[in-house]
Formats: sequence, structure tokens, C-alpha cells
Amino acid sequence: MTTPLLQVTDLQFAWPGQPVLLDIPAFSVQAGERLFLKGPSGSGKTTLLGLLGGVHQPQQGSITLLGQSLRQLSSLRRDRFRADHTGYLFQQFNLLPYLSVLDNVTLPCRFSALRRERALRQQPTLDTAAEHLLRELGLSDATLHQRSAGALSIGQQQRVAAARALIGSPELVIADEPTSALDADSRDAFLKLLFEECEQMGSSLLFVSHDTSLATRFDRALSLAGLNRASQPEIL
Ligand SMILES: Nc1ncnc2c1ncn2[C@@H]1O[C@H](COP(=O)(O)OP(=O)(O)OP(=O)(O)O)[C@@H](O)[C@H]1O
Repeated sequence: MTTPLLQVTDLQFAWPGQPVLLDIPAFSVQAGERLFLKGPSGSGKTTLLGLLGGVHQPQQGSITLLGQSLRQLSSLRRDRFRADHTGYLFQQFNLLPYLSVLDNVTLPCRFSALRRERALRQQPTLDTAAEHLLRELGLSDATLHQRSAGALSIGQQQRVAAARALIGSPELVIADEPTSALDADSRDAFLKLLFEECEQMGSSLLFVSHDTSLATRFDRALSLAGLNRASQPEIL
């Protein structure tokens, strides 16, 4: 059996002063897999993604990415490891609105020498790497690339956020409800592009959403409730 890209074992997490939110005996993502994780609002999806990226620390259990236990890294090395191997696509995109589109897309390469190096293996400069990705994701108008990210439409910002998550081919792309602000047609088109890019880069995709209609498009679909043994009080 091949070693999973990401492996969670006996994880427990509670926010300070709150009951245990997540109690997950086992969860894994395989290399190159497209995994859909569903769960209602408030069930702990975003918290789990923060744990997987090493942003939060579990009270118990282990999270191993590419054979490296996150717990064994100092917080500085954990941040670097996350920047090297994980691309994040957030629900609210989290672009820096005053920076240009290109500067937003190339941002991960400032924090990760590995992603910078990988991007420069394909393209002569980081800007051309960003432009290439933006074109692949349907943002081909070069005048848009120089504009402040905050001046773009929601659909355009989402593509910029996707390019930022993908630049430098991280092994794992984590997407937290990235299509919730889109209509059905834009959502379908965006998913198709995201899948194509992840496949080209050999990245695994962990896609979290409460929109269960998307689940059949993925290699595997899991429900957080099915993974999590912690009791869930009032979730919507
Ligand atoms: N920084 C925090 N401090 C304390 N509690 C938090 C924090 N972030 C989230 N929580 C709590 O953890 C629970 C799960 O929140 P989380 O955002 O992980 O759920 P979610 O499934 O991603 O929800 P949604 O689909 O609405 O984004 C909620 O009860 C929330 O109030």
C-alpha cells in the first residue's frame, strides 16, 4: 500500500473553553487524489483545515504531511513547511486588495524558496509563471494582471486566489468553500479549471464544502460527521 500524502491519526481538538470539536481517529488524503469533504456550517471544517496546515495545534494526535509529523516541527519550520507544500484557497479569497493581481499570485513564492524554484523551472520569471496560471484559469486579459486585486469582480478574484494557491505546484491544495459566492455556471467552469490545473501539477485537492451536489465530481467524498466522533451540538 502506498503511504498517503496526508495522514491524520487520533486527532482531538477543542477551542479554548469549549467542548471537543473534532475527535477524528483516522483520515487520509492520497497523492494526486481529489477529495471532497462535506459538513454543515459550524461543524468544524475550517478548523480542521487550519489543523491540517499547522495553523492550529491539536491537543492530541498526529498530522503527517509527506511523511513529516507537523508536531515535531518548531512553529517557524512548520510555517515554512506549510508554505512549501500547501496551497490554500479560502472562502473569502483573502487577497491583499491593494497589491496587484500579479503580486498576489506570486506571494507564496516570497515565503517559499521551494515554490519559487519550482515555478521558475517552468517559466523564466515569477510574473510569467503567474500570467501563465491566470491565463489557464481564464483570466487572460493582461491589463487585469496589473490592477489592484480589490478592483476585480468576485469571479475574477476567485481565479486570482486559485492561481495563488497553485503557483509553485504545492503537493496539497486545500480549498475551503471556494465556490460559495458563485452562480452554478461559474462554479462548474471554475471547478473544471481547478481540476485541470491540479492534475497538471500532480497536486492533491482537498475541497471542503456544504454543497453536496458537487461531491460526485471528486474521486472520493467524505462527510466530516462520519469522520468525527465528537458530539455536534447545534449545527445548521
Ligand atoms: N478562532 C476561534 N475561536 C474560538 N472558536 C472558534 C474559532 N473558529 C471557529 N470556532 C468555533 O468552532 C466551531 C466550528 O467552526 P468552523 O469555522 O470550523 O466550522 P465550519 O464547518 O467551517 O463552518 P462554515 O461552513 O460556516 O464555515 C464553531 O462553533 C465556531 O464558533
